[in-house]
Amino acid sequence: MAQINFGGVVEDIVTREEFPLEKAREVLANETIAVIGYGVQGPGQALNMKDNGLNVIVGQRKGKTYDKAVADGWVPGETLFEIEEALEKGTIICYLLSDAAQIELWPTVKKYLTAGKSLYFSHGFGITYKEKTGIVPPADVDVFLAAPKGSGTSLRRLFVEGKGLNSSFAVYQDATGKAREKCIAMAIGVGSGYLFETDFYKEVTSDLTGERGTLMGAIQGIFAAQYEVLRENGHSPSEAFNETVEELTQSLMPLVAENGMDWMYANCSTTAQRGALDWWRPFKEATKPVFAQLYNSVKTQAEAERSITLNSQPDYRVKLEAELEELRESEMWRAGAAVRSLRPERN
Ligand SMILES: NC(=O)C1=CN([C@@H]2O[C@H](COP(=O)(O)OP(=O)(O)OC[C@H]3O[C@@H](n4cnc5c(N)ncnc54)[C@H](O)[C@@H]3O)[C@@H](O)[C@H]2O)C=CC1
Ligand SMILES: CC(=O)[C@](C)(O)C(=O)O
Ligand SMILES: [Mg+2]
Ligand SMILES: [Mg+2]
Repeated sequence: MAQINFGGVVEDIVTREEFPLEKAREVLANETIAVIGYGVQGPGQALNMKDNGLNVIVGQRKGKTYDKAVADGWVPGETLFEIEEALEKGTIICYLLSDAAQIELWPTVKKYLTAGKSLYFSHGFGITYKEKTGIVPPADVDVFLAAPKGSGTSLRRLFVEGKGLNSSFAVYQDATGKAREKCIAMAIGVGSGYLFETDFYKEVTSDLTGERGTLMGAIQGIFAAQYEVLRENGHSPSEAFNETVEELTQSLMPLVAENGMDWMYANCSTTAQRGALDWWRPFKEATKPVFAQLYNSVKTQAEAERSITLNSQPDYRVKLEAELEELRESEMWRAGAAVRSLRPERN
């Protein structure tokens, strides 16, 4: 482990230097890694592990995503199977169904978790909320997680570009004495950059907060609020969208990603810097109570309850799609579609 100072707090982290891919290959040499589910994380992790020289098979029920797996190069009967067949063949079971579907399939998965096998997650959800999910692994299997901090789509894209998303890792149950080593090897194998350690509770709590907060929920909320104020004051959709979203994603966020907030500020006008330095605190004060409310809703398991209840309904996909469509069809995002189509590189 490398000791890295994160803003004054020293943490142990694992880099690819200390745990190179060759070591991951050694640790996993005798394992058959069965990726169960081929939604968003499934393809990213399975393809990265395959390209990293690991022994990977995919288990997916027949349908559209099964066809996608075939199109991605998985071979039926050789590296692509029905879920139960993959569960039987796999020694490390990567449980990458949606969190709600994991509850439904658990009795089936459990049957195949014989002594010495490993159960791998990319989220602390199923285990942390075991009273709600019923996911209680047998005592003689290793249970661990590696959670890439980003979409499976980005995990694959960055890997192909020779880059990597960071991931957290955690061991919940070490039956063989090798769980930690296997966990880190898997986290490296799926194409992670550096790794930081956590536990299942902290992973799910921070993850649910982040995605409901700045990563997804809050960002849409703050975009919508500014866009509406601009429109209510007579600005055109293209002007409102450009000043709210397009400039952020195309120009300013890449600068933040590259070198931090002060660097982005420093590359804007002194007029902009003056205003931003004055206004960030009022925005923080206004939103902090909402973040506190959100964290509490995660902590009391209200978020988990809601997610399980709604995502377990038979028509949840249809309802989700309707809500996504509502976003897509809002004036702001329709304006966005027009703005994107005008990017010079799209011509
Ligand atoms: N989406 C992402 O990029 C991220 C997901 N995660 C975690 O990774 C895990 C997998 O999530 P996603 O890839 O988003 O899953 P997903 O929602 O894309 O679904 C994965 C697969 O589950 C299958 N499935 C759904 N219901 C089923 C059922 N009843 N029986 C059999 N198969 C069924 C679907 O065919 C699909 O292939 C979750 O624990 C999630 O929290 C973690 C980090 C990011
Ligand atoms: C992409 C990711 O890490 C999320 C937002 O937590 C998720 O998809 O659950
Ligand atoms: Mg998440
Ligand atoms: Mg996440």
